[in-house]
Amino acid sequence: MEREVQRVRQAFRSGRSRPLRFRLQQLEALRRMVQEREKDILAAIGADLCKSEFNAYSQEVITVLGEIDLMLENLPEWITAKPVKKNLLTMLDEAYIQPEPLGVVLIIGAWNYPFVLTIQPLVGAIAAGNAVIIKPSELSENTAKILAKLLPQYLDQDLYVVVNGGVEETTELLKQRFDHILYTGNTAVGKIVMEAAAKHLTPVTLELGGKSPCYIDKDCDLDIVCRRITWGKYMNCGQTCIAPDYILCEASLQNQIVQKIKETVKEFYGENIKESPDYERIINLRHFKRILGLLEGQKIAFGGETDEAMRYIAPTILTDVDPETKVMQEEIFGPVLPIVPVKSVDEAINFINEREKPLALYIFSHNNKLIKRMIDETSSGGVTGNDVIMHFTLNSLPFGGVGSSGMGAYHGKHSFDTFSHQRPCLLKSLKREGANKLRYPPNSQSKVDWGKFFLLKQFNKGKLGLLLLTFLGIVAAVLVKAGYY
Ligand SMILES: NC(=O)C1=CN([C@@H]2O[C@H](COP(=O)(O)OP(=O)(O)OC[C@H]3O[C@@H](n4cnc5c(N)ncnc54)[C@H](O)[C@@H]3O)[C@@H](O)[C@H]2O)C=CC1
Ligand SMILES: CCCCCCCCCC(=O)O
Repeated sequence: MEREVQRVRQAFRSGRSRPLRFRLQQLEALRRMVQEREKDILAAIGADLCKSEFNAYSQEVITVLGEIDLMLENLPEWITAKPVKKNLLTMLDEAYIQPEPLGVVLIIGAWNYPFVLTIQPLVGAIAAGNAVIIKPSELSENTAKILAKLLPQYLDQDLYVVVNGGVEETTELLKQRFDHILYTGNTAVGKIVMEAAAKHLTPVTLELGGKSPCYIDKDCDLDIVCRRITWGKYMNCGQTCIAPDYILCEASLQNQIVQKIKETVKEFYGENIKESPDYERIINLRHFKRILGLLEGQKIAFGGETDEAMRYIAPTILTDVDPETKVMQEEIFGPVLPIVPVKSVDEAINFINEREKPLALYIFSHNNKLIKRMIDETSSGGVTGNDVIMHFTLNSLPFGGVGSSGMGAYHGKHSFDTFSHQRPCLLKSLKREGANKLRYPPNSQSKVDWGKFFLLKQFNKGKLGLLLLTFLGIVAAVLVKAGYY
């Protein structure tokens, strides 16, 4: 592993990942890979999660293609140095921020959307000029294999390297020194990643999970609310990190919600859900059994059917759920939707605030003020009002968690920033040494007064002050230029 990382670092040191032209070429090659090998990619995702081609394309491939297009369009502008405001001491100098690549980035992907969660960060890392080691999840083994096969056929083979394997390989990888690690997965492993990164002072972006609450206000149009929730909860068989994990609403709404979700499930997946090409399966037996364990002792208001041989769990709703039970203690990551009754919006806000900060928060209400109030009085990685999941799809919004749901963010320009160092540059002239007397010893009251004037803008009060400051600035600049001071 050490040699592998060394090889990638050598390639980074060659400098070839840095020029704009090279980055654009690699991104175009990646786009070509997705387009030319679309069938293979969709088949791999399908084999891992029993997902239809349509779903694999719309849930994963579209996002990747959109991200590449966004980079290709904006990269020339993003990589240029951005001049910054100057003060009186630096007014004749050049001051700007120059984004620079971090170096060798490690991307550790998760299995639930095995293509997009691995390739979308890769797009950002390439755009920012880095070399990358990609570690797909071993649980989605078909996608892991196809990535290891295809990426070297399209991308620079020394700069962008896929390492496949399980916990042992990831543990070995994490011993190596990286310049940034982006990890997607569960919170427990997130802590392992951060601990390993700390040994090298490597910065991390942790895309973790959590229990994302979904509050439904009374007087909502429940037909629409339940349609949107059904889509986001049962998509990918509930194995979505930003799926609504549970519902908070007044007890009186429960039966209607169950009824309407039941109708929508029938509309979406037909009478025989098992036969629906749009309904996926649980990734493996361990997760299947874990989810079944969450149902113990619960009141199943809808669903609950399972088939171990197929790792099938039907869309399920639990009502009157006690917050102290297991299903409310851990992220569900499956097609089980508990409803926890609350008496008021205040109680819902308290409920959310008493728990770990979630990755997403969903609020359904006609009342925009209530939505804004909930946003103000809670915290979560992201929010969608009157819908679910959709904030993920808007790449102008940073995607990431807060608190135990993660740290840092990516998507679009935010990915570029995550994988770049914003390097502050101040370019001075070797002339005008007179002005520097101000900061050289011996110090004096008059130097301090001039320092206050130059740096604290003490005269910058109101229009008159501004005028005076401008005037004095011009005088100072002339004096400096003439070498009088
Ligand atoms: N915030 C986000 O964007 C997302 C978060 N998630 C979260 O991920 C979780 C599900 O994924 P997991 O089952 O964790 O995926 P996983 O089991 O595929 O693990 C993720 C990665 O961690 C590595 N890994 C696993 N155990 C390790 C260990 N002991 N030491 C070092 N590396 C290890 C794996 O090789 C894999 O590449 C959920 O909590 C979900 O909410 C999932 C998708 C997106
Ligand atoms: C148009 C819908 C696209 C939905 C894609 C959702 C991917 C979420 C990945 C995750 O965070 O687990």
